[in-house]
Amino acid sequence: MPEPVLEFADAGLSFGPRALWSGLSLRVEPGEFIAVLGANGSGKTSMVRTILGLQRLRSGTVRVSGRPARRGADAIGYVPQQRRVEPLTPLRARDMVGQGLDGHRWGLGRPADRAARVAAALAAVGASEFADRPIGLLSGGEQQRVRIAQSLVAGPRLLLCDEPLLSLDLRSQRTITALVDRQRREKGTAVVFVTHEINPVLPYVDRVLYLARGKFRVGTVEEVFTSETLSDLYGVPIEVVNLRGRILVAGVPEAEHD
Ligand SMILES: Nc1ncnc2c1ncn2[C@@H]1O[C@H](COP(=O)(O)OP(=O)(O)OP(=O)(O)O)[C@@H](O)[C@H]1O
Repeated sequence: MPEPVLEFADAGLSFGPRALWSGLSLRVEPGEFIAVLGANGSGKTSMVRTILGLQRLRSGTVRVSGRPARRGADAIGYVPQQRRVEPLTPLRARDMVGQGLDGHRWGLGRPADRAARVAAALAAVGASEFADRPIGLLSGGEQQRVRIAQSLVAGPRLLLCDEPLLSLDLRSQRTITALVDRQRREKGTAVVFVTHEINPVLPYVDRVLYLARGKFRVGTVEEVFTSETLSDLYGVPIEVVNLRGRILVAGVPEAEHD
């Protein structure tokens, strides 16, 4: 078996007396696409922060490419959860992608190499056309393509995306998910993709990690998205219906404290 790109072993996270989740063991292989779902407050972003070395686990371990998670790891590309960039932000799309090389061994390379890598990353996400426009003047979907280019420019083994589809229209959602899928197929990058909605990623997902009420389930979409499994996780009756290839879920509490 190849070395896992990401590995949680009996991991737990709490804030004060409140346990977000515990007993999490998960191996993510090269090229695997994992979707992370759960209600607001279930600990999805906090999990991403443990992988980035920004948040300590309460118990167990998390390793990236065989090493304990730490800040600034070269192996990780990260698309943070964020809103649109302010219209007056003077940064060009190209500069924003270049920031993805700062702090990496490529960041100190020859300027010509650096420019070539940035141009290649912009081309890979179809953003060359607006590379020299100020980032704040781009549409939400265009900005998100640029963020993906920034996260991929240093050639990570693991791509962490925290709600990258928020406030994007259906067409842009499809573009972004297809780009991420291509990256893992062509480059073997493992993908951990936090999302509120399973449907936009359904064609690509290998496994789902579903967090709720301090518990979790890991499995294929077919294993996790059943009325029985989700009702058990949430402790209330939940109805899951598969309607012409779309998954509809009724009865999920909006947030952990509901
Ligand atoms: N540093 C911290 N100290 C104390 N509590 C925290 C800290 N970070 C997060 N929390 C709490 O942990 C819980 C989980 O937060 P987190 O942002 O991980 O949830 P989430 O699943 O990503 O939610 P959302 O879907 O709303 O983004 C929340 O109740 C949050 O207030």
